[in-house]
Amino acid sequence: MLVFSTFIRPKNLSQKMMRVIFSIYLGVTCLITGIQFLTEYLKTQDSILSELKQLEETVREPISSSLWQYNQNQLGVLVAGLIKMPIIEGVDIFDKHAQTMISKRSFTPVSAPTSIFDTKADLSWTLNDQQIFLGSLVLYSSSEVVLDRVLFGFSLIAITAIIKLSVLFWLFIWAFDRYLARPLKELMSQVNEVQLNQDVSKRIILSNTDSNELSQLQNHMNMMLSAIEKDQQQLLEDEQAKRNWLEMAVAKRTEELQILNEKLKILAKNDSLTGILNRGSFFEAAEHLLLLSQRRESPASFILMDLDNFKIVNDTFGHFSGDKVLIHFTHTIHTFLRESDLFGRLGGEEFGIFLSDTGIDDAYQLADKLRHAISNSALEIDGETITYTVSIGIESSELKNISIDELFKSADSKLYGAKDKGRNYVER
Ligand SMILES: Nc1nc2c(ncn2[C@@H]2O[C@H](COP(=O)(O)OP(=O)(O)OP(=O)(O)O)[C@@H](O)[C@H]2O)c(=O)[nH]1
Repeated sequence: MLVFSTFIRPKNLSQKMMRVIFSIYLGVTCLITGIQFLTEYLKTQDSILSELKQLEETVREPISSSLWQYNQNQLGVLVAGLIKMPIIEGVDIFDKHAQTMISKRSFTPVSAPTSIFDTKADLSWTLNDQQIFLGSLVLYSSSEVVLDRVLFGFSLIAITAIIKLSVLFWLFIWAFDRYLARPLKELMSQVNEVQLNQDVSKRIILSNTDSNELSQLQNHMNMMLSAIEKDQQQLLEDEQAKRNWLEMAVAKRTEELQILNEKLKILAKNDSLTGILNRGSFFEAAEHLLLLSQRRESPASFILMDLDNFKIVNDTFGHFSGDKVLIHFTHTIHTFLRESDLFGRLGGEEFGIFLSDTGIDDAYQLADKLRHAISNSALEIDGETITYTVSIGIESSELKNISIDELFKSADSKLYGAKDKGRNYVER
């Protein structure tokens, strides 16, 4: 049933091909069988005609004799015998004037056969070597008689054709399934698998390894998959190369930005001329250190320094030389400071030092050392020797809960005191 429904409604190409080929074969078989049947029919009709002729030959003599002798009984018996013969469907006897003398049929008008054929023979009597024409005898036979004869032969032809057709039908199905439908199904399912998994590294492998169009198709598809895989690989490599380049570019730019950032931070925190902390960052850090010292209950000291008569230095040697003096001053001071000491430029020629864990005495000692070092130093600029001095004011937090601003203000007033005392002086 499944085979027949497949035949009527084919689902795939192989089933369609099977239907076309089978239909052609069925048509050709029917045509050949039809021709065979027609030939057989005509042959049988000829043979019946010749049998009728032989019969005519046989019965002509007794019928002629009966006619000559006007022996109606014998004539009737002869006609009755003839009509009973299987190949005879009718007998007509005409007199010499073509008038019907006897007309017998083995069928009724209702059951008349489709086609009737006949043989005709003259009836005569020989008297004194003279032929005397008595009438004619017509014997009829029909298509039904022929069909009765050919039926057996035709049945054989039909049965043979049906057997051949059935065997070939199943052979077609088997062959198409084995050589086309199954490999195509296998091919389709493997292509589907590749498509579903998006895996072009897979290859199509058919279980039937015969070299044919399907194996060529398999090879072509595998070549196509290899090309796609190569392209994909190339794309991935290109993508990876681009990503690497991008990452490197981003990393380089990030590094540049970090360096720039660091520079900006330094610029924001440090004085551009001397490189030491500027006023803002100095006070920020100093405030923090002061709080830490107070938490530890440890003293901290603020040393405020202002170069003496710096205006004169500028006016005498020029602003550029004044800058050199400021740089020289910071370098000289630096040599006396510890890593933990804060040093910053608070204004034009005003500088501050914040000393953690340092009481007023130690701060004073250091400040005086600084004053002394500056007053004893000299710098050469364009063949000119420049000497300068610094006045210093000191204030210490000791154990008082003092703020950085108060500490600075106090140191500042001490500085004014030092200036008042003639400069190049440390006031505590
Ligand atoms: N070369 C140079 N000079 C500066 C800079 N900042 C401030 N000055 C100068 O420092 C001088 C400070 O002068 P004043 O405030 O009168 O103080 P002074 O001359 O040092 O006198 P006293 O402080 O009273 O001893 C001014 O002439 C400013 O122009 C700087 O960065 N470079």
